[in-house]
Amino acid sequence: MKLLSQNEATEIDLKLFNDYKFSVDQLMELAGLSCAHSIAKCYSIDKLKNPNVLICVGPGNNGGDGLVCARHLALMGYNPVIYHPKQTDNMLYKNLTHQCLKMDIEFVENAPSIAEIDNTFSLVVDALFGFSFKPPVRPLFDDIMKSLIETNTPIASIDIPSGWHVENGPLDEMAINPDLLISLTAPKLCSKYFKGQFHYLGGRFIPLSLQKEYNLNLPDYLGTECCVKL
Ligand SMILES: NC(=O)C1=CN([C@@H]2O[C@H](COP(=O)(O)OP(=O)(O)OC[C@H]3O[C@@H](n4cnc5c(N)ncnc54)[C@H](O)[C@@H]3O)[C@@H](O)[C@H]2O)[C@@H](O)CC1
Ligand SMILES: [K+]
Repeated sequence: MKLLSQNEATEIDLKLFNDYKFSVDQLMELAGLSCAHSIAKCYSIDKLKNPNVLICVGPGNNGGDGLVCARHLALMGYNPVIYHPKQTDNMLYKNLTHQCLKMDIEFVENAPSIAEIDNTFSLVVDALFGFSFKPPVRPLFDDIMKSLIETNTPIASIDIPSGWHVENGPLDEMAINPDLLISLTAPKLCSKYFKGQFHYLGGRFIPLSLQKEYNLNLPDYLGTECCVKL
């Protein structure tokens, strides 16, 4: 399977929107849904110590995937709690946030400490940064990044382990080490450094012509599944 560079990921993204005329919220819904399904397959709710899942939401579309994922996890019986430090006036994010609030999903204001994460949550969803991330991490995210680096709670990263270089992977030993990576569309180059237990592919929305144009060579999704184990 092809591993995408940062430029290729951006190009495919732009083609989906400009040439194929998909809207952001259409693809985000499918991306976030496939993340929730991947999580449910790896961390079945009856095997967790509790259903509490911390969702760390960043300022871009990776964060949007996290908000959608939270909503679907709630529908599956998990108890998502959202930390979203940089909220904007963008209508898409306002609506995604509103949907979560109307579903009684809790938002926390401060970055949970390592102890808070380990005592309260069974899983952390890392939806901070995706394929547009350019290091180094800005100060607003220092506290949560530090907690994610040091926590013992398993982390499920959406698309890119946050803080990793999209192509070169973890930048030093102070990098997060997710247990599950859900690559969206196609895995990025950094996924070859992933050492966790589970690697899934989600975002089953790439038209065949675009798959061929970029030689994506994607694995077969089984039947109606929206994610596939790699
Ligand atoms: N075409 C696709 O493949 C799709 C991609 N989606 C998601 O969209 C993501 C890409 O979204 P975006 O391009 O909006 O970007 P990201 O979500 O990767 O991040 C960009 C945001 O992070 C900020 N940022 C960048 N570097 C930073 C740093 N060092 N410190 C702090 N903040 C930083 C930027 O200012 C921007 O607000 C993908 O990884 C994936 O999760 C899905 O929503 C739907 C479809
Ligand atoms: K991420």
